[in-house]
Amino acid sequence: MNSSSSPVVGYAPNHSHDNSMILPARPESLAINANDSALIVVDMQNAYSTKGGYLDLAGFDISSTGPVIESIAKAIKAARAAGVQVIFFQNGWDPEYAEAGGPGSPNWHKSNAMKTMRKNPELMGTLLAKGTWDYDLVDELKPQPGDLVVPKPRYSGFFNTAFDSLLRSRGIRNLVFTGIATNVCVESTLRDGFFLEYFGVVLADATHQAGPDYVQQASLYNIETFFGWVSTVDDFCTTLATSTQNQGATA
Ligand SMILES: NC(=O)N/C=C\C(=O)O
Repeated sequence: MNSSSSPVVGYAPNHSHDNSMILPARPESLAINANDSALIVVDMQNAYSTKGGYLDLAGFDISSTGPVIESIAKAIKAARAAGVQVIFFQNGWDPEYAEAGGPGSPNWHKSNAMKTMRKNPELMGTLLAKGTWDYDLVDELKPQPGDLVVPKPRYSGFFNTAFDSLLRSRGIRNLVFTGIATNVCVESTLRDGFFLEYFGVVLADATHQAGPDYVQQASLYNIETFFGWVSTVDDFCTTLATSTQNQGATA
């Protein structure tokens, strides 16, 4: 990402200058610190990226999620090495789907997982239900000690979860997003974060949309233009690695 002429913004770009790193991003680069940032891994469950999972069964194209998983693994490795908090979201409900809401909930009507199961009753209890393969995080992206896992019952990770408290108690102000789907849970969570004064940046090549390619572009446009910033996995990894080296050199 070319950021040479781009200005720098951030939670406090001048406040903690000594340790701050500059993450190249559009439309501006972001000043971040390892200890006020978190890498957010949104819903990297079999449901969203594996053949035979919910999105696949509901008719969404998940054939190009493999490279996204690899990119997320790279970002996670760089974050852990730099001491950036890694937070996994896991989307879904209890096996009886009480948490999905009944007919009185818009979620019950709009959730394509619920719709798919209503259409195919033999699938009932298998999609996005806690304890199932579909709900599990993919094998390639498993949490390690020190990472946080936040279950969530709706598209936004801020809704009915401990996410905001976990962030605020750790002084985290910058949210670096990866995961699936860019246009649904990633964007919903980034938008809610915006309203709560979090700086949200998406690593575009570590995300994938639910729907046609143009919704990925639309979502990234929305984020870059209205709600946050857009960067890449390479820029994130290089920024963290350079900062870690510099700190080693001055220690
Ligand atoms: N993780 C997501 O973005 N989910 C999108 C759709 C759904 O959960 O039905």
